[in-house]
Amino acid sequence: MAVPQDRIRNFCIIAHVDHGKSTLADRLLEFTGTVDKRDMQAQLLDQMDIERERGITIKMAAVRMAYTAKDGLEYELNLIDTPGHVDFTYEVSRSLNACEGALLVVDAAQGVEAQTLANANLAMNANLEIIPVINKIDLPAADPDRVAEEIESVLAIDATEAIPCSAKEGIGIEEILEAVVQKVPPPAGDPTKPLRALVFDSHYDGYLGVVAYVRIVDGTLKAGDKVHFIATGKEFPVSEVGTFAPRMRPAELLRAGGTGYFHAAIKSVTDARVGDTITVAGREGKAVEALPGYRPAKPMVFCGLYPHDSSDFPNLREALSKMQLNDAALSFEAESSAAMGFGFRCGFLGLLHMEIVQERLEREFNLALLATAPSVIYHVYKTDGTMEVIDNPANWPTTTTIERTEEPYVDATIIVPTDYVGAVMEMGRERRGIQDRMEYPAPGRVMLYYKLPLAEIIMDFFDQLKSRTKGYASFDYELSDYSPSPLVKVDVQVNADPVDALSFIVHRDKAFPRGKMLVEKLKEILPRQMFEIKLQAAIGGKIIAAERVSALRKNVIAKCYGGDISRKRKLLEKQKEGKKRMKQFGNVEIPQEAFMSVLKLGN
Ligand SMILES: Nc1nc2c(ncn2[C@@H]2O[C@H](COP(=O)(O)OP(=O)(O)OP(=O)(O)O)[C@@H](O)[C@H]2O)c(=O)[nH]1
Repeated sequence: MAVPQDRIRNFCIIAHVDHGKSTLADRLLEFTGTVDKRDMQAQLLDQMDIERERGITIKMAAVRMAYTAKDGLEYELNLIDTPGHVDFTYEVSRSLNACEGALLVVDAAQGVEAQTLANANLAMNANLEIIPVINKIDLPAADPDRVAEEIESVLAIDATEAIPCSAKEGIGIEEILEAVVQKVPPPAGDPTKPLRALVFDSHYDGYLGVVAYVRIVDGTLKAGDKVHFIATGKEFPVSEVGTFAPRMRPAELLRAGGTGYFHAAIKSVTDARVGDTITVAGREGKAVEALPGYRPAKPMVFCGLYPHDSSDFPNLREALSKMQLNDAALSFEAESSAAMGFGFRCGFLGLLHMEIVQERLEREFNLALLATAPSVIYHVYKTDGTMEVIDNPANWPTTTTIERTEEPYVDATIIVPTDYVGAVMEMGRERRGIQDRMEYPAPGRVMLYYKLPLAEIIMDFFDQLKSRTKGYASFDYELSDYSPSPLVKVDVQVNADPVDALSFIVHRDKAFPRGKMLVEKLKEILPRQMFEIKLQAAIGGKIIAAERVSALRKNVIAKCYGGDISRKRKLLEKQKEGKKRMKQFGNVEIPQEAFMSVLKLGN
């Protein structure tokens, strides 16, 4: 089905969550006959179960469609799916770089939301031809004219030719395909040059190893070629190349301008990094320059994961290793905690990534896990002139050696109806945000720009924002930089023993309220024991908050009706001794809720 290069179109769909990206992709596949309507499993592009359940797109996929346009010619349309969540911004930008155009899908009832803006900006930075699509026009609340105005005023994108569409009812699908053919430029690139291709995604297959998704910029790629990964320096002989149609279909050759996959018995996705450039091994390839913008995925949020049952430790290691085969952004290393035994310190791209990994470990690998409160990466400048990078409260240096501390900040955008501006601003203050500016992009709507500490966002920010704005706020952020911040580590002690897994790092002004709330919460949650439990929060040696869980008093004298008083006293003495011993060796069981309460405390 090889068509000339000028009849190839590489494009993607970008949208805010739930605006209908997957539904539209399904319709395009159906319309072009790429999949049979009967065979169509709902939303084929979202291949993972959890993705489907949560209705979010995490992994990208690429599908080739053959489309005969109204000009009578056959075109090759490559649809590249992009993940929709802020944790995966880097992956979004990689997949955009594999395209020349983007369908910008906006819900006709909801209008432009925070991720519409973020994704449109990424697409503009990648110099893509943007085709606005106003979806869900079948909804009674649809207001396509207002949404078109918003696209123009908020995104500065010409929306006079925005395509009205209902992905659900199949309206506007052909118009969209025609617009892709007419407006998206064909790929540039020279098939006669040495191979240069962008790895824009990959997945791990138990039999084939890593399947790398590539956009060929120059040259060609076929089975038997030896490829060289420029960033990692690794080389592999290619076993097979092909396209997704929508499942993997082997092909003889991938050519400049096209997209597809190859596999080459690569054992881990860390060897075939998203964003890396491949070329041919040997002298010819050495002269090829890497495509710009590569960086390895860097975990931003960390937490300790511990098996509930300590004998599951090796199983957890195996499960994490297996997941890492498919997820280059996941990091882990063994650690031990006095309170929780052996486990792993794990690093994630963001909160959603963390939740997904935990959920999959529990569901797919049948592991019961305890997770410690998430932490970001702090910079600690010490009095001896050195700087330490800390992602675990356990490694926080002693107070006297610290000169100053810094924490990561993000640039956040919040779009909200005017009625809720007060609620958002209040939250911004509580979360130590610095308001940058405020814009009124359309009647009744406000855009607020904030600088916020990342640590405040991983603490339940989005849920809070949603509940305080009755679900109307949309939110997006990107990492900006590190700023000075007076941070302290708060230790939590149960009967004077520090419970390392409950320690947290926090802004000095919030140490007291959070310490207090935490011990209060612990008091509520901890089951009473035969002995008294003392709960304390402390900075360094200084106690900042304390609570007591009183002992369950076993009524030892109940049986001694009227007996002599000395016997009663003896029994009471014995009970006291018992209590002491319990205290000394006492092992208080702390339920998972207690750990989660640290996270959920809010502010
Ligand atoms: N009424 C109506 N509903 C639609 C239309 N298109 C999509 N939907 C619904 O909107 C919801 C979200 O659609 P999806 O296609 O899953 O949205 P998405 O943008 O892919 O969401 P993510 O995968 O989370 O990014 C689903 O319940 C769809 O059935 C449409 O044209 N009209």
